[in-house]
Amino acid sequence: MFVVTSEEMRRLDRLTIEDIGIPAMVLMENAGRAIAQEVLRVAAVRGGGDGGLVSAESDGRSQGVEHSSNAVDSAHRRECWLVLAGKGNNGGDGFAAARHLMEAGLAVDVALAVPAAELEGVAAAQAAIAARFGVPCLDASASGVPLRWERYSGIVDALLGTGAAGPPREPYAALIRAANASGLPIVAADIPSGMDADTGAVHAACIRAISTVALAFLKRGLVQHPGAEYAGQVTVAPIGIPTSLARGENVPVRYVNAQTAAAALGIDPHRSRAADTHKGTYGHVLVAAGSASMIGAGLLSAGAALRGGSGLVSWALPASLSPLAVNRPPELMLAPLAESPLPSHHLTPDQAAAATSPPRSRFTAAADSPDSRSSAVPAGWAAVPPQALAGLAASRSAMLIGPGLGRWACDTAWLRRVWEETRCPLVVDADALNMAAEATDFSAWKAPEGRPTILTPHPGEMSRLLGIPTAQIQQDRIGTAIRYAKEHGVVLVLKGACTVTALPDGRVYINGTGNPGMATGGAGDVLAGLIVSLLGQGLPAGEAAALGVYLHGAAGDRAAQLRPGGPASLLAGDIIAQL
Ligand SMILES: NC(=O)C1=CN([C@@H]2O[C@H](COP(=O)(O)OP(=O)(O)OC[C@H]3O[C@@H](n4cnc5c(N)ncnc54)[C@H](OP(=O)(O)O)[C@@H]3O)[C@@H](O)[C@H]2O)[C@@H](O)CC1
Ligand SMILES: Nc1ncnc2c1ncn2[C@@H]1O[C@H](COP(=O)(O)OP(=O)(O)O)[C@@H](O)[C@H]1O
Ligand SMILES: [K+]
Repeated sequence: MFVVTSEEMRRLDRLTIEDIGIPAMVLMENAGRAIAQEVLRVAAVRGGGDGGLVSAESDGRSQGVEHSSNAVDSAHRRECWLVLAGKGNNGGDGFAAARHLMEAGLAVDVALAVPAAELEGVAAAQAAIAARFGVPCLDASASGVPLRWERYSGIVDALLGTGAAGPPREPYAALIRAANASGLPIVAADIPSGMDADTGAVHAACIRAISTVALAFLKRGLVQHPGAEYAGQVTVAPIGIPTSLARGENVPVRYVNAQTAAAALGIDPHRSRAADTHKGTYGHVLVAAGSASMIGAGLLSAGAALRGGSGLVSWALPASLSPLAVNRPPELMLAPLAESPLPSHHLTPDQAAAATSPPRSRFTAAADSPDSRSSAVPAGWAAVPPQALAGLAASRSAMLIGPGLGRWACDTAWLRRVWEETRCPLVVDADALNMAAEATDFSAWKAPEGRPTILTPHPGEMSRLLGIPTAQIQQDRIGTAIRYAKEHGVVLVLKGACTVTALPDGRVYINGTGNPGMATGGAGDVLAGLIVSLLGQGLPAGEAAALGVYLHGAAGDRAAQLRPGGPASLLAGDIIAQL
């Protein structure tokens, strides 16, 4: 399923109208009908299943603000909806929806945010048709026009769509605030008015809908928070714009959920296996994760890699930590790495010089950790030669580095050596991302030619990588991920609700699975293990990352449903159990 920007939507609209020849009026007619259908669905759910239809004797007309309360009372024993319409084509959709609702037998009023004379083009034509149908139109263009909200059963928000720019002006803002305050269910046309269609950021006045009918395609803002939350339940209504047009125009962003995963990713999400295969068919991955105080991170990552379907999984650990791995799953192999007493000898001369400067990290391992910066005798990861790890990875189908690794002096230079010498596909997560974030010259790190690299930051780690506040990243997650992936030639998985997977070639997958129960320590370690498993099974890096994110969220959803305590009681290990 494609996800478009306002600009892309305008281009697709124009191509459909001008090149294919479907008149704008037809598109708007289809949009209006789809919005009306959603209102009928909402009314049916609220009204106990009769579609909210008024009695056959009713002419479907609302009594308008000017009518007596007695008449109003009788008309409003059943559904009566208010359509808030703006000046543009979103408003035109509203007029078309109002007419379809009246035709279906509901009572309906339109409240227009501009004087009717300001309507233009197809929106004006739809308003004229609605008027001839007898749809009452109230002038709400002057701020403070009293609308009697208590008269209505629900609201259609057709104030602003993809043509909106900046915060809603008056009287739009006042109408939005009053609509929200009314407590009535709101069905939004295309996007909730007040939401940025491209980023999902919301203005101070923004419609809080129970459902949104996205016209033709999802808009980016509908699949990013907070916009996704303001939109409520989103359905996509075909209005005549062909999907092939989006493909032809190379719309780069796709939405991945249970219905769309196979088509969006171009692979079988269930990964059915050919009969004549063996464990060698499914890769041997290396998981470099865990330390004295965070051994669980290694267990979770490696455990997820096993459940992800890898033929073999090896867990790389400093040899001195091997006893901590004694309770690992029996299927998990251990790859102990010898520790050297002279860690700086593992660095190139340049790296050793850089390493003499004090670390800038805010992240120090626990004091009891053998790889703590405060440790006098180098041990743990600090004492593992980076080239030894890279050498071990050479015969593996993919490597994950980072979860629970801890931090130590000169670790950025250590990671650089791993980064530059690891030839197999690489997933970089957690502490390894924080090490990279402290490099002053990260852009100059040279990965071996052609090696796929996947970075899996949560917004905090992304903020460190970019040196900008987390809030700024969250305001435009898709844009941020696209720019980073292109600039650094990596697959970038920006985690969180509606995780964004951006590929270096500009393609993007937005994830539709997962739940807030997954905001629990170790859930990211599970994801990283799952992704490296898929990568090691030979999937292209972008698809391995996006499929991993999708399967991880789906497992989290199943796990949350199974927990008697609900999502809040979810543990990272529960996600592995559902993979
Ligand atoms: N053929 C098609 O294209 C189809 C389009 N479709 C529908 O059209 C929608 C896009 O329509 P659109 O482009 O007319 O823009 P839309 O969002 O209705 O409003 C823009 C108007 O509002 C105004 N305005 C802007 N910012 C504002 C603000 N902050 N605060 C207040 N006012 C503001 C601005 O006016 P002005 O700035 O000139 O006053 C402008 O006139 C799309 O989402 C879909 O629903 C479907 O029917 C399918 C066919
Ligand atoms: N509200 C949410 N909705 C969907 N997924 C979420 C939500 N919160 C967290 N997750 C997912 O859970 C994982 C948490 O990862 P991360 O923050 O790295 O945890 P940790 O570092 O503790 O392992 C990510 O995959 C993230 O996308
Ligand atoms: K709207």
